[in-house]
Amino acid sequence: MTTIVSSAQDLWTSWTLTTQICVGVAVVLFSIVVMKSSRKIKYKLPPGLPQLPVIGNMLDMRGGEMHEKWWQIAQEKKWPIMSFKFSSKLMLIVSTPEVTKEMLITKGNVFNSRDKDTFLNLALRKSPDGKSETGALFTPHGPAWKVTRKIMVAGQNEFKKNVGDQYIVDTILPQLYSEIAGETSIDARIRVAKMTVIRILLVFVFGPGAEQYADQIVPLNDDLFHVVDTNNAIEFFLPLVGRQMSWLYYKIYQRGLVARKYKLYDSILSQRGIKYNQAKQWSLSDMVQLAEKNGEINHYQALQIFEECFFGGQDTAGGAIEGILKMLVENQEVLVKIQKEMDDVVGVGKQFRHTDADRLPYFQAAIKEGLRLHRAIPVLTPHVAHEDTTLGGYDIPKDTIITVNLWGLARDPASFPDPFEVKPERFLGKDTNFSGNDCKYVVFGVGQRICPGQTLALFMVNVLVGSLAQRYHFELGNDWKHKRDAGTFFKELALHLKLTKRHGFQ
Ligand code: HEM
Repeated sequence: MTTIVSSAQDLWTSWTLTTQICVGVAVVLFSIVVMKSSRKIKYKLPPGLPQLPVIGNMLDMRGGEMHEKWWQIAQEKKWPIMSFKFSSKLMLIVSTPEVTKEMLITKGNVFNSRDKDTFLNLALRKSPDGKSETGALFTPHGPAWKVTRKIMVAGQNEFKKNVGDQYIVDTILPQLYSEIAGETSIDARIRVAKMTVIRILLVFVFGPGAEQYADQIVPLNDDLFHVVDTNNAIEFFLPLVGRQMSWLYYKIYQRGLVARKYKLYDSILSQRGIKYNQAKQWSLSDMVQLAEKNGEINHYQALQIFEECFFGGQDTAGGAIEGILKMLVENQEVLVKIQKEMDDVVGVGKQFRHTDADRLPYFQAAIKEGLRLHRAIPVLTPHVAHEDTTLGGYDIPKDTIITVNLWGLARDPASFPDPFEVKPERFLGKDTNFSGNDCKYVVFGVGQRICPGQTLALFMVNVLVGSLAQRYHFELGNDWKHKRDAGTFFKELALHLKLTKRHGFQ
């Protein structure tokens, strides 16, 4: 009996102990759930389409370019800002000028940072030894970002003043003309958008004569864009293996491509030598080396400034130039009007110079229309807020990734009536500038992160489009077909053109 009672007591004691443990665990779990859900309801996030487990909104992207789908959804639902989930990754997309202005100007001090975690951001902002921040493009807000931007921006005005126009007209353009002289149909992407743009960037970065390295830079850049494209896809579509793959790519990128590019930049520098204060031989590398000597930046930062000029400048400016040439060949009346204006103002057979653009209002309007329709970057490089904030009446948690649909803003009928039609006249007599303070016409971004390459980019677009339009009559090349192609920047098949020299040009 005693045994039975004591076993019963044991049983009771052990049962209560088990119950106590279970109840304890349940209370802890319940508190976690309550804490989590209270954390969730704390934020009133922007609206979005229903999300499926694991894949989020990925099915909503079927059947079109991502920025086109986003624009369609924003228009249908009338959402100035919306949530979108790539698998587990939340992204907010802004689609009106008003909210863009709030984000980039009114709250520009808050939304001025970048996501730290993506492959691209890791690979492009860290020194190969992983110890310091290097560039501007993907670098979060901080001293490294500030100093890099400052040097890049200052460099461009110096370039235009000291080397730009003269050397491009005397050396770079004749090189292009002689290369295409014997060709019946030219590949505008290779000849103009890549090779000529990189030659100009090389002259900007390392000075006159450096254009000879274009053959080496272009394939390295192409490899880099390929790595970036693949990795973006992996990160968005396979989030579970994304981080490991990113790490792998990071190693390949850092050990392979970056090492080769940095080695090339060092070798160009050593061949060129340092020529301070020699206006004719001016190059960005002089400013960069001076900053390094003064201790403002380290050597990795110096190399990364060069890298970002080629990475940030090649396919953006090249894509815009190729797009505008395509607009001209498909809208011959615009091309003819540009040519007439140039003949009248610059003179038949007299080389157009970028300073002439001030006297060519129709040409300027056509360039603006071209950049409206053919920007190479359809959405703003993603920003993050570095503290909890609000936007458009919604809560934005710290570090949430947020972008602006620039492609959509450029096709907003409220800002641009008949947005899909090519009408340079819409810009005539209007003071539409590229800083876009009303955030309706945004090509280079707005506010603190605005593209530091804007001056150089507009210089290249004006000089290359203006010189080709003045000199040649364009037709579509025989082997060019409208067809989609993969790629971060160039989504269409490379443009092929048949160029016939106009009367009066050698
Ligand atoms: C037509 C040509 C170009 C277009 C349309 C363009 C557009 C843009 C845009 C939209 C941004 C993002 C702004 C933001 O995040 O708020 C940007 C950033 C940037 N661009 Fe450009 N860009 C062009 C050419 C260039 C060139 C030629 C260079 C270098 C020489 C360059 C270097 C950069 C850099 C370093 C950033 C990052 C700035 C930062 O995060 O602070 N870009 N660009």
